Amino acid sequence: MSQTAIIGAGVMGETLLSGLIRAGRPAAELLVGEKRPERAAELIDRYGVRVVDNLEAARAADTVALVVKPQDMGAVLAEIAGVLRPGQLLVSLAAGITTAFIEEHVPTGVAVVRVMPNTPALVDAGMAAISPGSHCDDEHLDVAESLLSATGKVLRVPEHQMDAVTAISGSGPAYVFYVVESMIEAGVHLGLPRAISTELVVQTLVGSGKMLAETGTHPTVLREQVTSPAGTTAAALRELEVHSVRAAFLAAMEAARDRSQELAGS
Ligand SMILES: NC(=O)C1=CN([C@@H]2O[C@H](COP(=O)(O)OP(=O)(O)OC[C@H]3O[C@@H](n4cnc5c(N)ncnc54)[C@H](O)[C@@H]3O)[C@@H](O)[C@H]2O)C=CC1
Ligand SMILES: O=C(O)[C@@H]1CCC=N1
Repeated sequence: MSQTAIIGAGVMGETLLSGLIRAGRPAAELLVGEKRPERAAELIDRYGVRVVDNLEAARAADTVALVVKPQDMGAVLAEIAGVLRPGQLLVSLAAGITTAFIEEHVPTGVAVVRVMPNTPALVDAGMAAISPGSHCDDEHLDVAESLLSATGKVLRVPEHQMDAVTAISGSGPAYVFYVVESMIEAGVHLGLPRAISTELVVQTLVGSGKMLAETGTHPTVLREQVTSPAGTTAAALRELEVHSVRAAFLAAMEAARDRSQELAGS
């Protein structure tokens, strides 16, 4: 029986865990390391998984997913390094943390894959990017890919692109939810009941996302199809340009990329 351990079962750890269970992975093949007892109890209750200490999880599993905050990664690696063995696979989902950092803290020959997932994995619509470390063969990369493909799409990218990926798809759902919140509030300002405004915005987002994914048409073309000459959309888009929304997105994502780079040193 091939065991997978998840160390750190907060938002993203639970997303990975629940995805594997939905995909048919027996709970008996999964181990969780989680330091908050009340959170551990919740996961045992919800998924019937075994929650054990990090050392036992790291010792027993062939694949260990590290899903703690970047700032906690050094401590977790120091704790488990002594029981890790060459050939074992560590899959890190932490923003900013490089494969080189992890490799420095574990025995030589332990394979490391860096992953940047996102929360839509909770509804099997995730977008994850993966990059191999230096002791990682194709088989390790396939194992990491199969962990993530249980809950959505997976792309393989060179590690130097990971901070940009983090800024775009890792943090991306938050920007989309922010836009949704802003549009709902605008609808309320325009006099719509909140429930109506919410339904209008959410379905508009779902429909637009579906058009992008299913037609493969460039977003510029899709936007132009909505924009009648001297019409309502043109009036709205002019305001977005006046308020530099495009420049704001660029600055925001540069800030996220820079923060990911800073976290590498945590
Ligand atoms: N939340 C998100 O949308 C995304 C998060 N990530 C990455 O996933 C990682 C986790 O993020 P979240 O789940 O949002 O954080 P979180 O704070 O919800 O979860 C972290 C969990 O790790 C546990 N933990 C901390 N130290 C531990 C230790 N020594 N042993 C065992 N458990 C320990 C905490 O109790 C907590 O439950 C981060 O590195 C983050 O960069 C990556 C992509 C998206
Ligand atoms: O905000 C963060 O640092 C994490 C990484 C990507 C999404 N959430």
